[in-house]
Amino acid sequence: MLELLDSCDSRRFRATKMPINPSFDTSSFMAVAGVATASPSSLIYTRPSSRSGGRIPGNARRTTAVVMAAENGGWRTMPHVLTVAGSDSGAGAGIQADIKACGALGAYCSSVITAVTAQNTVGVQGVHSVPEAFVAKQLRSVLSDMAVDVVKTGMLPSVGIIKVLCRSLQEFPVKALVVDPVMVSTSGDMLAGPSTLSGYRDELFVMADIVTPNLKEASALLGGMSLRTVSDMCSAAKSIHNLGPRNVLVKGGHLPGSSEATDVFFDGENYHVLHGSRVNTRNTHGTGCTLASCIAAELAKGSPMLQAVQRAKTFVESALDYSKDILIGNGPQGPLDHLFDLNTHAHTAGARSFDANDLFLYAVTDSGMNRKWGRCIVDAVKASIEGGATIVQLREKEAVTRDFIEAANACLEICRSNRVPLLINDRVDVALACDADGVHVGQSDMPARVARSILGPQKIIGVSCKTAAQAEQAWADGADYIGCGGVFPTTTKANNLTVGLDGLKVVCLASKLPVVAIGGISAANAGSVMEISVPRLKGVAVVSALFNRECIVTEARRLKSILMDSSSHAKLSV
Ligand SMILES: Nc1ncnc2c1ncn2[C@@H]1O[C@H](COP(=O)(O)OP(=O)(O)OP(=O)(O)O)[C@@H](O)[C@H]1O
Ligand SMILES: Cc1ncc(CO)c(N)n1
Ligand SMILES: [Mg+2]
Repeated sequence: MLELLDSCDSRRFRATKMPINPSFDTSSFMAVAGVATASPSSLIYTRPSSRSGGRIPGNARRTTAVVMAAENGGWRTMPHVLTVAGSDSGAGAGIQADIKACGALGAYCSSVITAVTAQNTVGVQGVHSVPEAFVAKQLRSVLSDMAVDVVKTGMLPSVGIIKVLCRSLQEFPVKALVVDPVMVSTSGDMLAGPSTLSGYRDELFVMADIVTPNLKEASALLGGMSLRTVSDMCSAAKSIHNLGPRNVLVKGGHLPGSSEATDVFFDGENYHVLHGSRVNTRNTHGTGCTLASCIAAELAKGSPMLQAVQRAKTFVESALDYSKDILIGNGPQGPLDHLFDLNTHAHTAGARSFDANDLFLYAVTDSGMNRKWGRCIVDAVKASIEGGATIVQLREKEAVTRDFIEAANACLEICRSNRVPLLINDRVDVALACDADGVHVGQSDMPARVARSILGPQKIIGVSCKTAAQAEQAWADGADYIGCGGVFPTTTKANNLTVGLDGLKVVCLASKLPVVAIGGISAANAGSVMEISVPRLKGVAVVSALFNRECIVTEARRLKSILMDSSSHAKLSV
């Protein structure tokens, strides 16, 4: 196997590039590896070379695993990014950021370390380069054994290391190369010697599918050209494109006086100005590494380049937004939490079924009202769904436990057949007993964190909140949404403080979770609620406006059409 790979030496990297995301072909892999594919039981390995000391070399061992998996009825590859970068001891940037970012986007990330930095939120206190020969050794270990889809580079401290990488890529071609030409940390410390400029310009860029300089790096690559406007960024992207990479992304995170975070993408023909909202935070350390790693992960998953860049930018913006108030370290530049989604929403592993749009018309039952109109709870729930309710909560304050479970089981049947989630108010035990879709808890009920640990990651948890602090706590506790109110005075709930539309808006703007408005909402005022037009507000919850009316179906339809009118009006006027 080693001899076979050695014979690839003369192949030009570009010429051997494969289209993005071809499915990994076992038969051709096994044929290349010298394995008979017709019958797994008649395996013939390429004779181990003398250099492997008579042991089965890594690729042959991998082939054994492939064949064993094939015999067991199938195997699974993962999108694989190899990051070739420096270690950041503070873990906000460098190798650590790359591994977390790729993991967050569902890609496997192997790592070749080029340098070890002593670094924190204050700055870089020291840099220790890894010897070139040992970088080469790490590259060979990974690339000769694993099917790497995309290589992403970060800190390459010397021109010697750049040359080593180029040679490895010629020997072991990959589907795409993402080059983040890291030169200076945001704290102003040098991470690469000036001679690396020529290494990038003359050797690595021609192999790159995309290079992602920030403003300072773009300027240094172009001999100190001043970059102050988006139009300067476009010129810089074109000049860097002339150095050989297929695509260029000039990052504008540091564009002076900008209220946006604008990047410029150039594919050799068209410019795309990528607008993003600037998040007001100190925690921007490692945004560049994260962006490039996300691009690499998306490419490894099979996205086309522009889509990979856009998804990466969205990820960075969301991570910055979720991490804006995290306090790690005492310096001016903190790290972001790449795993924000995992920490609260575990959506990469075992996706939860919650869709925030389900909060649009949220029906909350009331046994007193059903009694008054002579209806059983099942009929009331059925009618609300027929009229268009998108989620149902059973709020049975007086029911004995056994009756509550029985009613919940019956309602669940209707909800499931209509794909409408059913939540239980307060009673985690009842939710568990009937396997409801989740619970809604108030501030004096079981804490959401405890409910989450009992119900597990898949169930929906909502929390009633009146303040920004309570909304923050609900998010930290792993809730899925918050209910905010009472928006208007209500008789359904005694001693309930009214927060008004202003209070609702404050909570919505502070909340990281989707919000449903509740309290005194009816056909007469639902429009005014949706028209406050804040992105987190996803719908209204109603009790009397549905269940204290003669015809639930008619009322639900009326509410739904009001909500649709007012939310499309609100969207248009944003
Ligand atoms: N405050 C912010 N809000 C939103 N997006 C931002 C912010 N700061 C940077 N970005 C975005 O993050 C990405 C990385 O850009 P930036 O210019 O910060 O890279 P960098 O200087 O290489 O980062 P690093 O500090 O990791 O070296 C870009 O898409 C940029 O627009
Ligand atoms: C190790 C390392 N790589 C990259 C950067 C750029 O943010 C950094 N600060 N540290
Ligand atoms: Mg950078």
